[in-house]
Amino acid sequence: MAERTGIALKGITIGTTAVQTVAASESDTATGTFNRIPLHERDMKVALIGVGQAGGKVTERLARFDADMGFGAVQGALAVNSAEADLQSLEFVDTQLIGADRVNGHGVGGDNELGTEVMQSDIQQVLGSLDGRVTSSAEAIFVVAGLGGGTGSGGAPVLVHHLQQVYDVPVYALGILPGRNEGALYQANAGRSLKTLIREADSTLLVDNDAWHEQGESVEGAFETINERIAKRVGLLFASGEAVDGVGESVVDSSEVINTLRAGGVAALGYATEVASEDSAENIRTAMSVSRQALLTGTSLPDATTADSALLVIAGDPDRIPRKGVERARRWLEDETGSMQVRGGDFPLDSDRLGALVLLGGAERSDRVQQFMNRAREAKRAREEEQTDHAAAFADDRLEDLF
Ligand SMILES: Nc1nc2c(ncn2[C@@H]2O[C@H](COP(=O)(O)OP(=O)(O)OP(=O)(O)O)[C@@H](O)[C@H]2O)c(=O)[nH]1
Repeated sequence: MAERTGIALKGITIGTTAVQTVAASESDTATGTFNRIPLHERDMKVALIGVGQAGGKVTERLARFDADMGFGAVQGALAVNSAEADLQSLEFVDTQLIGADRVNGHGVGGDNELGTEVMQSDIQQVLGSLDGRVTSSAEAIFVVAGLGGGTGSGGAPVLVHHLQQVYDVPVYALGILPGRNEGALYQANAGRSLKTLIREADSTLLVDNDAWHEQGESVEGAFETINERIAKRVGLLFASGEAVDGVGESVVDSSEVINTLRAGGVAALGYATEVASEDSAENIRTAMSVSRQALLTGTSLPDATTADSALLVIAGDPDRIPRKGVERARRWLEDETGSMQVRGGDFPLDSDRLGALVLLGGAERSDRVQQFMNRAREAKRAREEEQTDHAAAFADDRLEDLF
């Protein structure tokens, strides 16, 4: 049974040490000398910007995870919000208040048009706060937001739009979709925000709030669990090139993540781990089973399997990773996604488990995204029916862009 709660990769708590050990023993055999090979060469250096409450909390979690693990992939992290109290509760990231002249630090109360306006008015301050954070070493920028509220939902697409004008590196969104019980305003906001984000961002990685929590948890408890899971999974993806030359040609690097996301549209991320045998030959089925579970049950966007591109990262002790099993899992992923562009690579870690991270690019044709868009359209229609002229509301079943 795969372990999907927590990372449970034993060596993960000693991330850099584990990689150093592997590097030392490899070069020992190769050259007879002890060569310490520089770390953090192939991981993905990123700048993170959280917008709104959920955006700020998830950004903080991600930055903390990356620091605790010693990965060093996160080059800088900023939280932007129109609600001052939300910013004050963050300890690990820099903060920038927006819209103070309009909402006096009290948030936009779920009004995503107002969220768009306040980001637009204060965009120069936000871009100014990024100076020095998006350093020459950042290979990508991630704008993180809950798409159901006001500030994140309305502000994130504007910010992505402006970042695209200023920076050459890809600008991705990490968007959190409201769970199906979250109410019509959240659904309608998220539909509009998503539509605009997909157009503006190089790729939009979606996490459905219904995907990564336990049954029966309170909403607050569920957010904690979901945020922790996002941090670990996305944090591992950033770091997954963190390996060293000499470990093997099969080691994944950041260009593979970027190439997978080049498909644009919607992206999804899945993850699962299982205990593995010390003998790689016995782990062929394990490699298949963690890969299957990462895509089918451990994913950020349930039921999303059709994709333009995919990346399969197998994490674990290099001695336990079965080449044959990895190849088989990669072919399975090709069949399952219908994509001819399935990349693969290892993420060497000192662990008694094997883990699979599956990144999908161009997954917007998946049923889940279509279902969500239908839900958002219905929510929009229901709200309009309540508020305005019925006939006019029925005539329009499309979601408008935010700007
Ligand atoms: N996963 C997760 N989702 C959250 C969290 N907090 C809020 N959300 C979701 O995000 C959406 C609301 O967005 P918020 O970030 O709270 O709102 P905001 O962008 O700050 O906007 P305003 O409060 O309207 O100014 C809803 O769909 C919530 O379910 C969180 O900590 N984790």
